[in-house]
Amino acid sequence: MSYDKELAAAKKAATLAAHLCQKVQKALLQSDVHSKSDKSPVTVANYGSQALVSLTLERELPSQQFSLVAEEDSGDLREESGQDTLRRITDLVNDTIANEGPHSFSILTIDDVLKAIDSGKSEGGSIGRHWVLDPIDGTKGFVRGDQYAIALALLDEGKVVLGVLACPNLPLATIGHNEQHSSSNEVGCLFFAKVGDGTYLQALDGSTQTKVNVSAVDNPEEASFFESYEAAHSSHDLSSTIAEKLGVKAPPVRIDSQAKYGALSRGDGAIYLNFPHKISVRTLYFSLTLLFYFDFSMLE
Ligand SMILES: Nc1ncnc2c1ncn2[C@@H]1O[C@H](COP(=O)(O)OS(=O)(=O)O)[C@@H](OP(=O)(O)O)[C@H]1O
Ligand SMILES: [Mg+2]
Repeated sequence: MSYDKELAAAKKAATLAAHLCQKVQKALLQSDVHSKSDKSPVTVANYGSQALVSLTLERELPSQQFSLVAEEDSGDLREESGQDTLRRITDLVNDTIANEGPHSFSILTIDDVLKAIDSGKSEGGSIGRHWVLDPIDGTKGFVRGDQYAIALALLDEGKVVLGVLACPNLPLATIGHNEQHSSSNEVGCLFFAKVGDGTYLQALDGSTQTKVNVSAVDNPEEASFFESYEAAHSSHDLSSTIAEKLGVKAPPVRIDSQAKYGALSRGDGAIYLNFPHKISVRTLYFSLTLLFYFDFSMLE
């Protein structure tokens, strides 16, 4: 099974969702202090991102049975109090599609958008194919104007067969302490991986793809290490103690969201330290996800 069509559809879907999120984040950062404390932009971007991914996948893969496991459902938007937000989301989805050139959809109604969001209600499972989406990972980074990601994967018979990670604010040039300053300050990365095929990076604006590899550094003294930006998500004290014991000399590179995994998959850093304050099923699951990312970058 090649999954080429599925990968192309996933890249298109994540790119459109990233463009929608960029618009919302730009408006949020230009707004005044009062509006910055308002949580609705991230809500709008989450729903809008999910709607666009769902619509794009269904449209690009019409002959396939569609199952999407995603974070949001339209319950709150169907309430009286959700009507304004729903209109904002519908406008944003339509604007984003209209800007993407000649192959655009016809104008979507509020009902089309609600239906697209609710397509994400699948339960998934180990039989058949299921798309899995986090429409915005790293909401804290998104609100702060920093890193966030749109994370989309396809499972086939219970196995992850492809993954796409859009990181709208991640520099195209490498980040990390050992890097020289780059002349390019362009941001917006699209990482993608298909089982058996390694991991690739391309600019969100669609430039040529390059194959990426994890860092070859094996001496901790020369390694750069990554950790969460938020100390509440991972203990900075513990990672600093461990980094010191390992002999790591560079200070930590702190960034939000799974954008870290993109940066690590292209070798920007050699180590990722993550020490949640409480171990839960969720954190255990994250560690398994991490194994998946690195397996992909190491597969030929
Ligand atoms: N599926 C999966 N795999 C691996 N890692 C994942 C996954 N989903 C969420 N995360 C990471 O969990 C951290 C907390 O995410 P949250 O969504 O709860 O928080 S927040 O919205 O960013 O505030 C946040 O990481 P940090 O930013 O490093 O704290 C997310 O990137
Ligand atoms: Mg999310």
